[in-house]
Amino acid sequence: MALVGVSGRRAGCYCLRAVRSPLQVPALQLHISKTAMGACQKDFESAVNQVKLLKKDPGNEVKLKLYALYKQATEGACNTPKPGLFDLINKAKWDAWNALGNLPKETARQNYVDLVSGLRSSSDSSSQVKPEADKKRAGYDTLVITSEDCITKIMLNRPAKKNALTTQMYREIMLALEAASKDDSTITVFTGNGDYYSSGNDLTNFTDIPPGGIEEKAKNSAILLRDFVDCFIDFPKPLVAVVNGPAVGISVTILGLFDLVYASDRATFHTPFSHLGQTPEGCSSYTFPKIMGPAKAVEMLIFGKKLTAGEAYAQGLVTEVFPDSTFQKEVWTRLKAYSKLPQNAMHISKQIIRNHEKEKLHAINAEESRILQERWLSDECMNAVMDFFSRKAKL
Ligand SMILES: CCCCCC/C=C/C(=O)SCCNC(=O)CCNC(=O)[C@H](O)C(C)(C)COP(=O)(O)OP(=O)(O)OC[C@H]1O[C@@H](n2cnc3c(N)ncnc32)[C@H](O)[C@@H]1OP(=O)(O)O
Repeated sequence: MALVGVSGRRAGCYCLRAVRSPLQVPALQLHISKTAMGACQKDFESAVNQVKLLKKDPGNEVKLKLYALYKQATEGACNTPKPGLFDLINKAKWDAWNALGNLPKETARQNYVDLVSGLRSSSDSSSQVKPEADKKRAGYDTLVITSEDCITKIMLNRPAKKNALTTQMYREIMLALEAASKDDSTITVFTGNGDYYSSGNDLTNFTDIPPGGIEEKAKNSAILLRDFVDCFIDFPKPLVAVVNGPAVGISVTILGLFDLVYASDRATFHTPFSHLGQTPEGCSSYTFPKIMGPAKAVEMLIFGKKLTAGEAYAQGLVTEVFPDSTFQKEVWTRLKAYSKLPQNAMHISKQIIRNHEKEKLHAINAEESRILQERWLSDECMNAVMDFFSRKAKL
C-alpha cells in the first residue's frame, strides 16, 4: 500500500493524508483528536500520542489499520458513503474501516493500543541508523553524516522507502554538500542505508500541491532540481559514490557528475524516464552519451534498460565493482588510503578537470530542468505516477 500516509513524518508526527491523484491533491490531513471515551480511554489517548512519536514509518498497511481502528474507536461502525472507484486513497481507508463491521468501540480501542505497543517495540529495535550510534551530525532528519579519516560520508537514511528522495532530502543534501565543501575532509562520499542505494525521486513529491496549484508545484520542483544538480556540478572536492545496492532515476543520472563510482555487485542502475513520462536530468543527457557513447546512453535514458553493476562498469559509468560480501571493507580501505593524499593537489586537479565543462553543465542542467517542468504537467507523467501508486494499492 502506498496511497495513504504518503507524507510520512511531519513536525515529528505521522500524517494520514488522502491523495486523489498525483499533482491534484487536496491536502486533507486526518488529525487525530482526543474524543475517545470508554474504559481504556487513557491508554488509548496515550497510544494516539505515541503514534506521533514513532521513529520509523510503520508503512501504509499499518497506517490503514491504525486509521480504521481509530475511526471505529471514536465513531463506531463505518457511517460514510463509499468513495468512488478512482478515489483510491479514500476508498482504501473506507474499506479498512468498513471491514471492521460492528466491532465494539472498546475492542477497537484495545486493538489500537495493542497495535501501537507492537509498533513501539519494533521501532525501538529498528534497523534505521541511530543518531548516537553513528555520531550523526545534528540538523539532518533524512541523512546520516559522519566525518572520519578525512572523509565526510553522506548516507541517505530512509531505508524503509528505499532511500527515495523527498524534497526535504534534496534540501538536506544541498546543505550537506555545502558543509562538506568547507570542512576539513579531503573526500566526500555518498551512500545509502539499507538494501538500496536510492530509488530516486520520491514519487509522493508529486502529490503535495501548494495553493498555487500544479503549475506552481512544477515550477518550484524545477528550481529545486536545478539548484540540487548545480551543487554537484560546483562541488570542489573529489566526490565518490559507494553504491551499496540498486539505484534508480536521479540517483543514477547524477553519478555522471561524481569522480569515482564504486558499486557492489548487487547494485543495478535504472533510469525508467520514458515509463514515467519524464526526461533525463542530472546532466545525464550530456554526461551519459559522453561516458558510454550515444547508443548505450539511449538504451538507458530513453528505453529504460536496467544495467547490472558489471554492465555499468563495462560502459564506464562505474569505476569498479566489488563482491557484496567484501564491498564495504574493500571500498573503505581504498578510500582511507586516497584520503591521505595531499588535499590541495587533489582539489586543484578536480577544478582543472571540471572547469573545462562547468558552464556547459550549468546550461544543460537549466535546460533539462525547464523541460521536466513541462513534462511533470503532462498526462503521460501524471498517469505514470498514478499507476505506481495504484499498483502499490493493489498489493
Ligand atoms: C524536486 C524534484 C526533482 C525530481 C527529479 C526527477 C527525478 C526523477 C526520478 O528519480 S525518476 C525515478 C523515480 N523512482 C521510481 O520510479 C521508483 C519507484 N519505486 C519502485 O519502482 C519500487 O518501489 C522499487 C523497485 C524501487 C522497490 O520495489 P520493492 O523492492 O518491491 O519495494 P517497495 O516498492 O515495496 O518499496 C518499499 C516502500 O518504499 C516506497 N518507495 C520506494 N521507492 C519509492 C519512490 N521512488 N517514491 C515513493 N515511494 C517509494 C514504496 O512505495 C514502499 O512504500 P510502502 O512500504 O508501501 O509504504
